Amino acid sequence: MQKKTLFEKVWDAHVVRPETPETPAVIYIDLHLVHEVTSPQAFTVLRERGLKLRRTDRTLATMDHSTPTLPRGADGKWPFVDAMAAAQVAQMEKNCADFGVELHGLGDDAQGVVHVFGPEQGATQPGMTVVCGDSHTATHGAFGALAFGIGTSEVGHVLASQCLLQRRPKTLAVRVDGALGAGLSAKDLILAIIAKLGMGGGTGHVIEYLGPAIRALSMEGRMTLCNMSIEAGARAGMVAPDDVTFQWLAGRPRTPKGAEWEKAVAAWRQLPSDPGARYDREIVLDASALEPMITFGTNPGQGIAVTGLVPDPAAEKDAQARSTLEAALRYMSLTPGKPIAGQKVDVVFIGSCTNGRLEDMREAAKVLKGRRVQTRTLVVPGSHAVKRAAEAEGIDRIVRDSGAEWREPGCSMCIAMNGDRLEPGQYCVSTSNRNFEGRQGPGGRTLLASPLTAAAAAVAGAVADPRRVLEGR
Ligand SMILES: CC(C)[C@H](C(=O)O)[C@@H](O)C(=O)O
Ligand code: SF4
Repeated sequence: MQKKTLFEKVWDAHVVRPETPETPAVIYIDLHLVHEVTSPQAFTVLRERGLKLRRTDRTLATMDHSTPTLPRGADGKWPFVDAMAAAQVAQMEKNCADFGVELHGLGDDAQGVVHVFGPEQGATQPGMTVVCGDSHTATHGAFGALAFGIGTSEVGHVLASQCLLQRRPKTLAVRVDGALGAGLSAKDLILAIIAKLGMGGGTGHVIEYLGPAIRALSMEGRMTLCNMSIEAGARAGMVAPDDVTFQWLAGRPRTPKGAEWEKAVAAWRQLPSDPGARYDREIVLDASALEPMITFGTNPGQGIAVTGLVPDPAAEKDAQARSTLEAALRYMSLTPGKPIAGQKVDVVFIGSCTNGRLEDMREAAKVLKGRRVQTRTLVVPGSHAVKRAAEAEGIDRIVRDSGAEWREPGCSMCIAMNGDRLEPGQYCVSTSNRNFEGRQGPGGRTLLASPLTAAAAAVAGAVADPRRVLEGR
């Protein structure tokens, strides 16, 4: 029998019509997640063409990008940043009501960043195809699902037909041996992987993460890892499901129950790649050799160890790479050859679909406990479920006692669409996934890092090695 990878098993099970040289494959979609930014035009097209939503039971919506992270006012009104944000949210409510989509919007106790929300509802399950009009849909691959970000016109296709046109991607195995050291997490690992692959290194591929360092990760860690696959240019990222996955999913609102659950788990156990299955490409890393990572530049591939030096363009032989690096350092106003540690920081943001889960809140609290922040610090849980669980552990108190802000769930300062944003020139250590120019507000400068490293920067007022901060050195 042909040996198959995890990707091939999921892909093959969902092909409605195979691709030809002229036409992409038609793929069946098991779960379509919807948010307020990329869906309005798609619903408009449905209305214009008199189309119905094909499968309301496979469509699930929330709101996250334009939602305020400050609580509802005493007058019952939400503190939207502007009329456009308010209109987007109102439109989403109308679209979901008109087309029969289950919406967990503002004020709903399940609302959250779509990639935090989907998994915690148990909507994302192993072996599924998952899409959303959002590039970080890759997150759901942590469950052994094949999860693609799609564009708005494709959102319309899926709403109307529950199918998607796709060319079959290639496969890239990223094997991580060894074990992560103390003070390191999945975020450090993925920043190191992207630094190695480069921003376009995964283009056209679906990455499967494997090896002992991946098996050792929690589901939260696996989601962080898969989330940023797109930042290496990959179509998707996947981790084969195992007992960690099944335990995390058991009992969630949308997972099967009783005998159905047993049946589902038995099927999911067949998903991991067959021994000896072939990938189009393969790279290997040693987790034991890694240090906490931070980005210094304006793309997520420009990462270095927090103990390292800002790279010198003069050392770069390739002219194109040299000018990219020069432009990044100019925007970031960083000096080549200087240690990144000690760089002054104005704002710290802990949250997003990369690092806005309970484990991330716990990591941040580890550093903030009993310390005072020296910068403006926003801690934004990824969903109401995360917020409630963190508050049950007293994390909100630790955050507030440190002088940091404990906010309502949403994308917040990851993308600065809701009013949470940097001032021009400010430096922000952020646990999000993108550091493009102006991403967190025009002129803002983003340094991507883990929750531990971000919290360490908050208490030090500068880029700092979290291991030293935790040890009090
Ligand atoms: C707004 C949305 C389309 C966008 C995405 O696709 O990822 C956003 O979530 C982001 O992180 O940049
Ligand atoms: S948290 Fe950031 S990366 Fe994630 S969906 Fe929102 S804007 Fe995109």
